Amino acid sequence: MDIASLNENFGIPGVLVFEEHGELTRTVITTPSASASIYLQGGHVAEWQPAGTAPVLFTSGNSAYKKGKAIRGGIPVIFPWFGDRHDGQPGPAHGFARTEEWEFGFAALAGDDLHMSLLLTPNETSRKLGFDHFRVVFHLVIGRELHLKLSVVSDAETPLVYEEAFHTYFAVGDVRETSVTGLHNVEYLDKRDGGAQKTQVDDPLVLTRDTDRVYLDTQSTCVIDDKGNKRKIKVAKTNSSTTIVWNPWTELTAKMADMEPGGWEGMICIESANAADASITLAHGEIHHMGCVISVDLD
Ligand SMILES: O=P(O)(O)OC[C@H]1O[C@H](O)[C@H](O)[C@@H](O)[C@@H]1O
Repeated sequence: MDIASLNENFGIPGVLVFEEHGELTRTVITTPSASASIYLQGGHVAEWQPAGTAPVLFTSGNSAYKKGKAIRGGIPVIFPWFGDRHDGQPGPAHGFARTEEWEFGFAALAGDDLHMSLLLTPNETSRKLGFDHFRVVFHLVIGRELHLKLSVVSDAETPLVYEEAFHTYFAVGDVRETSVTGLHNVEYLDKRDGGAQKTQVDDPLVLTRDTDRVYLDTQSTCVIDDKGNKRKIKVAKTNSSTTIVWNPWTELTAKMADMEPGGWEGMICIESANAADASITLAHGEIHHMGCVISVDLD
């Protein structure tokens, strides 16, 4: 659907407008409680800013807004595998959902909150990768809180096995002065140490170097103490057993064309997921929902 038709069908004057940005189509949302921008490619929330606080999501100033290229920052939706594909088949890192075009479902203003949905169904890319019988619905409520729900339905005759994540990049004043609670005593796979399994001892967690950890069997809420912005960001999740913590720090950042040199200082990824030992298996007709609610308390 072109921009004019999207605006005609789903636009809400003064609240929700579709526009082009780079090669991509996005919807820009302004309500009394928040502003946001969401791209149809990837169903990607790039910005969310509740009224009265700084932007909550980090988006790299060097991000490419190109077809087939994931935006660096915001909330990439990861499906149907996390990281490298591990069933021996070829496929892009973190699956195809973050780089495919999603269909706009609906949008409606309820009070000060904007409710909307996006839909991903099989296409040529997914079929080539062996995924032909699924539907993914992404429900969002954009307001003072950000509510995310990813619902996956299987239409496959054989079990649909997948991983999923809200790969959320949080904006922080300085990652070195940021701490995270909610992961104490949780076992994790340390991807910076060949995937060695370890236990989180420090509480709260403060990053001191490049970090890439897959925390296992945890449903806990994480709270990011963003001291630089004098606020606490709460990440509460449902039906999610995995939490990933990631920051590329200096060296890795230097290898990433879509990250500014100092970008790593102002971000931390706390990702709500079902990955590693917690992949989801759906029989024909089954549905699974993963949810996440992000909220901000000013100090
Ligand atoms: O560069 P990307 O494909 O977006 O991935 C960025 C990062 O995502 C996750 O946090 C993974 O655990 C990391 O291993 C990966 O480097």
